[in-house]
Amino acid sequence: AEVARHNKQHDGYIIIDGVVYDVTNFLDHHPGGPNILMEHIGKDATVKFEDIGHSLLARYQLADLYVGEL
Ligand code: HEM
Repeated sequence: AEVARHNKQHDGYIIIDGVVYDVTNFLDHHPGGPNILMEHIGKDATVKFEDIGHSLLARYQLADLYVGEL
């Protein structure tokens, strides 16, 4: 519920594998574009993130967005 409150473009969290990430400052830097991230903002995006087959680079980038564990 706490994560779900961060569902805005200027304040956006996403959950991947039980970890919370702040994507607010990453939206405009996402190679897949901001819109697809906005579709998952405030929610669990694990399945979609894995479906895309994100690279190791993408996984390293997650560390910079780390907020905490669920
Ligand atoms: C917040 C964590 C995320 C990070 C750090 C991230 C990072 C990246 C990076 C670095 C790429 C370039 C390709 C690669 O290196 O794999 C990429 C591509 C892409 N991402 Fe993400 N991503 C995130 C979340 C998501 C989510 C939740 C979706 C939803 C489906 C998504 C959809 C895509 C798509 C569709 C591409 C492909 C773009 C293309 O090749 O034209 N990403 N992402």
